[in-house]
Amino acid sequence: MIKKCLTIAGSDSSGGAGVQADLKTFSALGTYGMSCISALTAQNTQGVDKVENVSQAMIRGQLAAIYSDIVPDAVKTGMLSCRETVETVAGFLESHNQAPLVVDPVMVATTGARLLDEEAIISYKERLIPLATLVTPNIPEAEVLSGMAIHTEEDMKQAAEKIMGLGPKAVLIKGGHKVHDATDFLYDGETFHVFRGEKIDTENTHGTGCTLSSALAVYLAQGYSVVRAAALAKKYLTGAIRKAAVEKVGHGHGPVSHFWFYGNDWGKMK
Ligand SMILES: Nc1ncnc2c1ncn2[C@@H]1O[C@H](COP(=O)(O)OP(=O)(O)O)[C@@H](O)[C@H]1O
Ligand SMILES: Cc1ncc(COP(=O)(O)OP(=O)(O)O)c(N)n1
Repeated sequence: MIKKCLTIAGSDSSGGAGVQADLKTFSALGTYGMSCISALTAQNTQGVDKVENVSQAMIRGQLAAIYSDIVPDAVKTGMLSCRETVETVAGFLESHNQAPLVVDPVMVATTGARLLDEEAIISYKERLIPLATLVTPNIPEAEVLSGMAIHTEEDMKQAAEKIMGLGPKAVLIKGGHKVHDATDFLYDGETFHVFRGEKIDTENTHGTGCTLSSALAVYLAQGYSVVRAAALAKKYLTGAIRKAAVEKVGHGHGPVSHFWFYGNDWGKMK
């Protein structure tokens, strides 16, 4: 039976990040995608112009409508925008969700715009991250969550240990903000798993974090372990960045391209 994945995230009007990137990833990887939209953004590849939060009643309404009919096999959260929304989503998932949960603690867009209020961080730490199967901060987000500066791979590991203290089952610190490579570190409380990645020379990286966390949700829905899901999701994302490097959309940070995967031999990805 087809696997069903849910994204709880913000809308990106230009289609490169947020709910739009998540649904493209779910489809490209052969799952049925559903969405609960937490905020609207007016943005493009050059920046974010406006953000409008969706009401808490509407967020609860979307989640209730989904769960009363279609039970997700995996869930991911992306931009949640404000403290109330983090609390609403955590409260709903606590009582309704039994599927693997990927928490991408989106705080700031590549273009520099804030996508999360400062006061929401405490709710992430106390309410949402403890529910996560996997939390996927980039380096600046890992610095906020761990309370330490990250300069080296050793720092990434130490920060992962501190974030594990918040209660998730595993932490993946993404290395896309490093200058020389794009190596990610996964810590499951026992072992550090290193996913080495070459840094592809392109400015077209809009939606990398969203795409990675959605691909992780897909592979967890399909029953892979967190470690295997991380390896497969990175492979999918790397293909999407490579394709974006030669297929620019927009005038700024172009979106990653999901088309690279269509027509690929599914079996070869595993
Ligand atoms: N230029 C790049 N080349 C290859 N991989 C990249 C590049 N930029 C980001 N990545 C990868 O994309 C994923 C998202 O990383 P990152 O950019 O750190 O997160 P975010 O999009 O949340 O800021 C990670 O797996 C990272 O290693
Ligand atoms: C609506 C919305 N959600 C998330 C982001 C950030 O996307 P992400 O993939 O984490 O990173 P960049 O695209 O900023 O590299 C967004 N811009 N909009």
